[in-house]
Amino acid sequence: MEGKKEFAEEERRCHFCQIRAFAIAQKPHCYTLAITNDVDDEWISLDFRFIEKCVLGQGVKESLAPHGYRVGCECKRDEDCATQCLCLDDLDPDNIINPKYKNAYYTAGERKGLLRYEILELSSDEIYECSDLCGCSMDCPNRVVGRGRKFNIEIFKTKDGRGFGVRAREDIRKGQFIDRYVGEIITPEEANRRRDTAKYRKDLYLFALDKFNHSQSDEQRFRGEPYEVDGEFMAGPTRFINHSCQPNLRVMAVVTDRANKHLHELCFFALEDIPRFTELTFDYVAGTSTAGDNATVAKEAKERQAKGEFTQKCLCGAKKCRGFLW
Ligand SMILES: C[S@@+](CC[C@H](N)C(=O)[O-])C[C@H]1O[C@@H](n2cnc3c(N)ncnc32)[C@H](O)[C@@H]1O
Repeated sequence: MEGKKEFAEEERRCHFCQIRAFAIAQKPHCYTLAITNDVDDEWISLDFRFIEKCVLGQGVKESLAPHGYRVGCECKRDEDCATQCLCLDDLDPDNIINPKYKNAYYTAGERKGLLRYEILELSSDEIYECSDLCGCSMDCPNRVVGRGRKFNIEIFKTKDGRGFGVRAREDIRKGQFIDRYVGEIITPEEANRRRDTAKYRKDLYLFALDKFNHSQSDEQRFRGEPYEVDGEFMAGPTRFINHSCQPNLRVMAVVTDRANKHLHELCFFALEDIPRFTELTFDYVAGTSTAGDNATVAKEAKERQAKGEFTQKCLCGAKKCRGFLW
C-alpha cells in the first residue's frame, strides 16, 4: 500500500507520465512531444506540470455560461461550415479582410487547412471555429485548432543562454496551426497578486484573454479587466517558446465556444515556411498583432534601465533585434 502511494506521487510529478497521458497521443495519428538537452544537465523544474487543456482557477469556473446557453451549428454537411455556418455569425462584417470567404482557412487546393494569408498577415480579428457543440464532423473545414497539433514537437535546450526553446521535427508551412497556449486561467485579481509577489517579471508567463475587453463594451463582462492564462507552473509545450524580434509565429484569438468568449483560445500560427528543427519563436511584445514597434520597445527599455529598473537583454540574434526583451 505504502509503495503504491509513493508511486502515485512520483507519477504525478513525472514529466514523462504527464506527456504520455496527452490524449493527442491516443488519436489515430500520434504526434509526440520530446524533451532533449544536448547542452548541460539542466532539467525542467519538477514544480512545472505538463497539461493538455487549460485548468480553470478559483473564481473562473463560476464565470462559465450555463450549459443550455452554449451553441454550436447544426450543419449536416461539413462543407456548409465554410460559408453559412452559425459559428461564423459573430464575425464583424466590417473587419473581415475578405468577405467572400467567411471561414478563416483555405478549404481546397494546395493550401487546404492553412490559415488564409490575408488573415495571417493583416488581420487582428478573432477566428471562429466549430467545436464539439456542433453538428458537423471532426473533418469540418472549420475545425483546424479543434483537430490539434499535427506534427512532432521538441522542447530543447538552447546553446546561447535562453533556457529551453521549442522546435518542430517536421517542416512547417506558412499558415499552419502550431498549437494552443494552455495554462491556468486565473482572475485579474489573482494575476495581479501573482505579479506583485513574483521576484521577477511575471508577465513573461501571463497571457491576457483580452480580445473582447473594452471599457465601452455592450456586454458588462467585457468592460472590466480580462482573465489571464498563467503558463508558469502548468502548461503545454508552447509555454517554452522563446521571444524573437523577427518571429516565425504569431498568436491569434480563436473562439470555439461563443457563449464563453471571455475564455477564448490563444493559438500559434506559422508566419512563414519553417524548415524542420528551426526554433519556433513569437514576439512577446507585439502579442496578437503582427507588427511590433521596435523603436518604442527599445526606447522604453532604455528609459527603465536609466532609472535602474528591471530590463532583460534580448538574445534572439535577429538582424532587427531591439536589444531588450523588456
Ligand atoms: C516564457 S519563458 C520561455 C521558456 C524558457 N526559455 C524556459 O526555459 O523556461 C521566458 C524566458 O525565456 C528566456 N527568453 C526567451 N526569449 C529570450 C530572448 N530572446 N532573449 C533572452 N532570453 C529569452 C528568458 O529567460 C525569459 O524569462
